[in-house]
Amino acid sequence: MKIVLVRHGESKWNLANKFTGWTDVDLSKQGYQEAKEAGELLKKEGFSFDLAYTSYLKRATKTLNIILDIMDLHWIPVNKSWKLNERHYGALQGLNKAETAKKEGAEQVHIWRRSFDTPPPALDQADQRYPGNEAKYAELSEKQLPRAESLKMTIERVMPYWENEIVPQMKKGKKIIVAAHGNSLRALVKHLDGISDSDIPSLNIPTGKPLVYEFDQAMEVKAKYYLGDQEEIKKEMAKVKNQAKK
Ligand SMILES: O=C(O)[C@@H](CO)OP(=O)(O)O
Repeated sequence: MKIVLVRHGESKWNLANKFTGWTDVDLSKQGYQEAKEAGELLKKEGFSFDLAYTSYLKRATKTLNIILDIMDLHWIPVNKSWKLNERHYGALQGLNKAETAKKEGAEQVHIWRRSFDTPPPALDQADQRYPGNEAKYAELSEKQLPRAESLKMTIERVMPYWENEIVPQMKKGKKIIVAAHGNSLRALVKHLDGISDSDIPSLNIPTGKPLVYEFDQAMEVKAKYYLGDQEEIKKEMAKVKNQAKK
């Protein structure tokens, strides 16, 4: 059994170096290009899919659509869920990462970005950025609507979705692609790779690079690899890591 995970292509706020979270920003020009290249690579490597999963955020849904378009797979069912959304970045959403590091200190920003269980400062419910103001989250109860999420809190919504929705389809033999986000995928990769809470801060996922996992029947990971130029992937991971240092 195989699955492909892909983080969306570069977004306009990745480019502007802003904390994004649930803000529904579009892909940048380069982001569209990265999505196209991901589709071409998957096609060249002989991948095919019969089911896709993505979030409610357009940088992920558009990345998926571009990939499916290039692979001539627009017909396959696509399941969207808010549970695959990016980690909610609370009151940091919209702030520049490097400016925030200057103001609050690099260590504090690193904790907010990469610690396992420290959430960023929470949004006020009266804040216009509160997700309860958006039609796309009307199905969520007040308890489910985040005002800020740590990675731990993100794991608490991503992993049940993985176990209850995605894994059963894999076991039925479906060939699946998941287009999601830096931190919702970090939640999943933490689980799949068995990364400890103390080691998770060093994991960074590059934009638009297909990540393949192969499993045996017991859902044990047998192999894991990024498709594409391995040196470039390392550089892209370092770029994500160093965003607050710009
Ligand atoms: O801003 C965000 O929502 C995420 C992903 O772009 O950023 P970070 O890598 O800092 O967690």
